[in-house]
Amino acid sequence: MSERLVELAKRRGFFFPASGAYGGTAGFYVYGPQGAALKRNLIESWREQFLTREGHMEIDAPTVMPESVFEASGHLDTFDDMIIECPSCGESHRADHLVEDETDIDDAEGMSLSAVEELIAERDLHCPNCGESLAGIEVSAFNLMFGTNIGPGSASPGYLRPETAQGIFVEFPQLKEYARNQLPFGVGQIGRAYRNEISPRRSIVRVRELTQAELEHFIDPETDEPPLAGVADVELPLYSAAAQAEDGDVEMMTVATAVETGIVNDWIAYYLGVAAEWYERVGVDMSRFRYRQHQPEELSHYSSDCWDAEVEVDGNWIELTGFAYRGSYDLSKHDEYADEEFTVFKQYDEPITVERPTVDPDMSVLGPEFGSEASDIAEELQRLAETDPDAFEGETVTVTVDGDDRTIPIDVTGFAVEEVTESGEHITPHVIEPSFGIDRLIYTVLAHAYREDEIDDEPRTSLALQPDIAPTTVGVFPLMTKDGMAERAQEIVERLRSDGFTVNYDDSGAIGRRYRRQDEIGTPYCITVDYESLEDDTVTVRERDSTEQDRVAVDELRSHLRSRIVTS
Ligand SMILES: Nc1ncnc2c1ncn2[C@@H]1O[C@H](COP(=O)(O)OP(=O)(O)OP(=O)(O)O)[C@@H](O)[C@H]1O
Repeated sequence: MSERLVELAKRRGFFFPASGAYGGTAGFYVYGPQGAALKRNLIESWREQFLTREGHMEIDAPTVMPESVFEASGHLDTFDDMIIECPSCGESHRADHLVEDETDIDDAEGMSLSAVEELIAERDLHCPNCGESLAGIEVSAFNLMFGTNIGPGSASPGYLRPETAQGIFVEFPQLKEYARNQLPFGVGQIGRAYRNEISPRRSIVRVRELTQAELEHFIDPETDEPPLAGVADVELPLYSAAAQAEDGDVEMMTVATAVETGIVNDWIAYYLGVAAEWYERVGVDMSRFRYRQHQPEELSHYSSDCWDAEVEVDGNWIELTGFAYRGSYDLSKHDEYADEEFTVFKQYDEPITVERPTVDPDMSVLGPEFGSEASDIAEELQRLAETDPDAFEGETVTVTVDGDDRTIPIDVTGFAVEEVTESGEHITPHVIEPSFGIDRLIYTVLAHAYREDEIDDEPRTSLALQPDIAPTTVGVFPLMTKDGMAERAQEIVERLRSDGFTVNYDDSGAIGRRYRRQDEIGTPYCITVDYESLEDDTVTVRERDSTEQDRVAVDELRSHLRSRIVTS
């Protein structure tokens, strides 16, 4: 089906490879008029569901960021895929995908480079392009970020962001001000991200320039709880890590049960519930949908729970969204690398009195053996006294100055205990991240809506898209262009457009052909103006999937269509 879908997508203006006039560049696609409208509708629906209804903020940050950001985030060191290059034809392949495609191993991504290299040799896997054996060929790490220089020269390296999330984390010190320093709060961002994929494939499923919609929900893990009541009864198709390990099946479970049994983190479960309802509403076939938990070896070291929304298309499971509990990892890293504070001040209900070690700022107490370092050591000791008072409980205390550990006997530090009143503490929020890929969602919605059937003994192809997601909502046709029918149809077009409908006017070819054209772009309703319309001001309204026709007064078209199109 996917070839026919890709052919239809190109012919009808959903999507097609970019820069075709210059031979094309793999991994870059253009959304044509229908695709751009479909994408806009899906994004709008996401924004409404995950930001507006949840009361979260939205930002729009740059797509180019300096190297320091990606040093802190870890992308520079670890945002790698495994690459193997064919010595004969020179084609590069993603080594883990090669193993997954050619063996019964489902997840090679979590394996080490050497393990994948060994497997390729052991199973004598061949180049999918030219057939040459890849046994003994090195598998190495390839960083997926697109690099650039900011300004002339090479003094300021930068990167195209590989995900929208960093734009949110980096701006946390400012964003927390907008949230008045109160947890929990969420910030979303919808926009382009760039990944120099080794082998882009399956049209818009794996591209090098993609669109993501990401939400970072910042919480206090000790006190904040998700609003589970609203989604408690939502059924989740869960494919747990345990079920995967035992060759088990997907298990249907409500959000409430999933939380009770502890199979899913409660915050993740909340978003799995919200997303399951939303996916169904935008047209994902939920009988071909599951939530797959990451296996322990797949989890990033900082992530305690992670589930992917996956859909089946043409017998393959595709990852649509990642839902991750990221702990305090991202903010802690930026706190460590950047100059600002990535913490939130948490006010206690009542101020508390605590004993705090303090360090005499008079350097002389450190003694002459500490020489010119004395003031740096005293400063570090004071900082430690504020952040980790327990460090002063032994006979010595260790601080790091200029990269060297200095062990100082407590009795020379001028150490004293003071009683202080504290009204709160600085905490690093934890993060729950639902990360949606919009391109894969577009592909899925189209693939799950794709139908081939017969109407009046003629084959027809249609897209059973949800009415409020379809790029065009109404097609308007005059039966013939004569006797005032075209003019009447044009009047109806104008009226519907001013009512906010996306309308396509078509007066060329037989009516049956015009219906087929609209069916192929998923237009849910078509209106025909005929001779009767000129007499009694009624038109036929034909529904796409059933092809049933109603006779409706022109004055009632707006309410007739609205009641059928607005599903949420
Ligand atoms: N190259 C790509 N093309 C299209 N969409 C993508 C691509 N990479 C990621 N996405 C989308 O962004 C979402 C979040 O990104 P994430 O980093 O979790 O993906 P990922 O686990 O790296 O994906 P994969 O394992 O398929 O490469 C994915 O669920 C997917 O929908």
